[in-house]
Amino acid sequence: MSLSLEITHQMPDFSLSVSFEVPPGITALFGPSGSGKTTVINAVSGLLKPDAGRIILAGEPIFDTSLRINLPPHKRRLGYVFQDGRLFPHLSVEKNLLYGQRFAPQDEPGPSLESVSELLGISSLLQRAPGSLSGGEKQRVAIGRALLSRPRMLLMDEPLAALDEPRKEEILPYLERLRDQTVIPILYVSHSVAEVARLATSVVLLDKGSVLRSGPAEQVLSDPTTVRQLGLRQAGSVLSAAITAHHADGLTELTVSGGTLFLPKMDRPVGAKTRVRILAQDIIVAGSLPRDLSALNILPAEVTTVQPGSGPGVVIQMRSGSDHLLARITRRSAEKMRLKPGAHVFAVIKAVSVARTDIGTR
Ligand SMILES: Nc1ncnc2c1ncn2[C@@H]1O[C@H](COP(=O)(O)OP(=O)(O)OP(=O)(O)O)[C@@H](O)[C@H]1O
Repeated sequence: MSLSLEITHQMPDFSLSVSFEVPPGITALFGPSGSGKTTVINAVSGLLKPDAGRIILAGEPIFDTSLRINLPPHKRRLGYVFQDGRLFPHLSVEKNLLYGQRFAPQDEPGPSLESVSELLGISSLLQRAPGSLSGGEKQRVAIGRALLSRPRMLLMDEPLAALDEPRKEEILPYLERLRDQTVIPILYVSHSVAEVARLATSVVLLDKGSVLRSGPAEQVLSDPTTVRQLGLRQAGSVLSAAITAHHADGLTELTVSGGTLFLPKMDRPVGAKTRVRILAQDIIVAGSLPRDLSALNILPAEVTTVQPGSGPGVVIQMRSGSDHLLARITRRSAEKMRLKPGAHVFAVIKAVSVARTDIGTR
């Protein structure tokens, strides 16, 4: 199942013209305030009728100006999760979940209340009142309610924005399970690059009503042309890794396409697939293999792009195996080292610079 969308819409001071795909998994819709994220979500949900275009969900047009199709919101079979769970306060958790099920088409297969509760870790909360739940628990129930309506797609509009950091961290593994265990596409609006790097399978980067870049998360996030939109301090790349060993000194060894990484101990079994986010500011570029260095992680790489910024810095994109890494260094160093595309270098990464929250499943 997937969604494809190609729409244009003119408002008094804003014009939207976007075209992108939402495959199964989590597609993050990312962009600065006013870039058009809500307008896109409203067009998909049917709250806004675009001037022209088409939106195809699981092969069926839910909106098409040339075919004069514009399904009303309740016929689109979408599930929503908003910032503020919007649970019914007078109903128990179980009744909130059953409310979602009431709207499910009976003739189609879908998950059971038990399987959804298990997936989201809310089985022990079923008899509780929403008022007694933490913000993270409320959001998990809201996701469960949306899933039980057997939607063809989930729309999540900044579902973590109202939560504090510990609650966000608590809910991220459940969103990863949701991503990995359901087949429906999820369109996920977020302002947080860290969240996008941890969760997204695909990223659509919006700017002033247009798609600046879209594609697999690893590619979009490690593209130096997206650095300005993502923010210099947040720029970085996401690598797929597999855990190969846990060592007695508290380090976990991982294999990435370009070599081996040692990171602080991870709570996952040997063989598990993970994704690791490495910030551009945490990578040092060396012209030759460094010796007598405290950093444990040294990956051979080839410079692919040198992108100057407006200040004293440049962003270097390097290929390491089949992955791309970004490094932020000074223009002075780049010139001194004569870094240009094709140069063979070594990317040096400090193990402790990779935060626990920057390590996810898959
Ligand atoms: N009903 C409307 N009439 C006129 N302009 C509108 C209307 N709705 C939205 N806009 C304008 O369209 C632009 C995009 O708004 P939108 O809410 O889609 O952005 P956004 O990316 O979701 O922003 P945020 O992150 O702040 O929620 C803004 O300039 C907004 O003022």
